[in-house]
Amino acid sequence: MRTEEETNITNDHRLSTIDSDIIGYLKEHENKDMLRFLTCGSVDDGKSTLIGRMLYDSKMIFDDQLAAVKGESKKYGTTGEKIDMALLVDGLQSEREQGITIDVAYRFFATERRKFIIADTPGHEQYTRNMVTGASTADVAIILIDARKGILTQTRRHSYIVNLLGIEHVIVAINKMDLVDFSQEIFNEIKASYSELAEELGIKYTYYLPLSALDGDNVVDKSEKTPWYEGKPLLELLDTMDISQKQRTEDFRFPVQYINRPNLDFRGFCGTIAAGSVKVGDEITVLPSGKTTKVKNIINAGDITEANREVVTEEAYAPMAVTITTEDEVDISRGNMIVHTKNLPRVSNSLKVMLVWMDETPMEPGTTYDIKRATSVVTGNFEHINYKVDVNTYEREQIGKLGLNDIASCKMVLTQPIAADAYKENRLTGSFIVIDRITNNTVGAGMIIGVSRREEDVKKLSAREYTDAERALNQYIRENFPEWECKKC
Ligand SMILES: Nc1nc2c(ncn2[C@@H]2O[C@H](COP(=O)(O)OP(=O)(O)OP(=O)(O)O)[C@@H](O)[C@H]2O)c(=O)[nH]1
Repeated sequence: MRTEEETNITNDHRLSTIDSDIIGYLKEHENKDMLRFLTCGSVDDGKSTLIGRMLYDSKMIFDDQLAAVKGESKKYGTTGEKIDMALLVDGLQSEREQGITIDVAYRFFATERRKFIIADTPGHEQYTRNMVTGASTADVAIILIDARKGILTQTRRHSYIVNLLGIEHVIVAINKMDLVDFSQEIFNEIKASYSELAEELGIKYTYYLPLSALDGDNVVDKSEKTPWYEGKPLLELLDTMDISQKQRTEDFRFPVQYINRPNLDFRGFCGTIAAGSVKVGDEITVLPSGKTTKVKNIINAGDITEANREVVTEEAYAPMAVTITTEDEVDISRGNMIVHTKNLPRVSNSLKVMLVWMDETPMEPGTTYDIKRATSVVTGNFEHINYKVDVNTYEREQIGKLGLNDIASCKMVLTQPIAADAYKENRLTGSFIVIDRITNNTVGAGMIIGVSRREEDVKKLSAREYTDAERALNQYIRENFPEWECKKC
């Protein structure tokens, strides 16, 4: 049973539009742009408190959640009489008992202008893989620093991962300013040391903020306690920062997800445009085969039925989901990449990659794995570990195998060539996951840095001669198991 006092508080936090007009509420949010951010910091820097504060102040807390947290603040909370904002965020029971964050918790909130998805990632070194997971889709990272402690080893580690994962905007949130009397001097010292770190790593844009997540200083409103701070409060900064990345329309990338063949007259290639744009009539090349044709039709997303197969568009761009038909009958299968003929990516089976190992069983060079990149799955192995990076000191080490949470530069060799965009050019087509072929678990994640072998070697690989027995087997599979989409050899 809730007390009257609790009900009064919670009613303030009801989203009145959700109650009265759910369709209106959804419409209102539909057209807002989306910003994904990640919070990282060392143990107890205040990540969960900060996120809880943002959710609370943007009224994204439902009344039952708030009532529960109010009760639990007394039981588990660390904030005395105040509501423990961290309990709004730390959803897992075991986490409450241990008092640490053990998984990536995704949260949603919105302002008038934007929708936000927050990835709350754990700070400990043994959870590097969780942080990598949270960072892989984020546009912005908030790195929390406890004002009393300054930059720690963990700050260096988090900054390295954030930068490795291609996050260009880093907000350095110097938290617990209330515990250092909102000292401008301390703020400036931390800012100066972080600037050196940012320069060392090559982080593109940094923003510095003095905060008290617990009391809400500079979270939503500018704090009177930091008159020397000239920047925006956190929420306003997130609301207004420009995260758009210039996309070159000619870098069209269309990983084919599904071949739609409802009858003999129709053959469409479905997928989500990963980058750039495409027009009807454009000359396209299918990779890795290198076959060329032209775009005949672009059909809008949705189920392709007899009735809507005519709903065509002249041009489509990332991240639209479309079906493309071609002028000629070329062999295109799931996992292929359609690109503009005038702007081809490198195609290779031998790639230089950065690999994050996520499994208890170490990665030993030469072991065969399934490599899933966009819509394609190709077998391959890591032939050689070039070096492991110590994420705390940024030093390089020579090692024979990769353990859990290790990050290393490796040479990856695949059994088939793929169109290889560098991760820094395209996060979607430049990244991959590594799957154990027996357990089917995701055991690693990686980023393509570049092609490590010359193109001639690739041609040799694709022009491999097959024996009669191999050809017969290939034909048998194509005739009897069409659902396997086996290619003709
Ligand atoms: N004085 C003060 N205390 C704070 C502030 N922010 C957080 N705290 C307190 O610091 C402690 C840790 O906060 P959390 O939000 O749980 O920290 P976290 O970074 O999520 O920690 P983990 O979940 O262990 O990774 C709690 O007792 C908070 O109440 C702040 O701005 N000022």
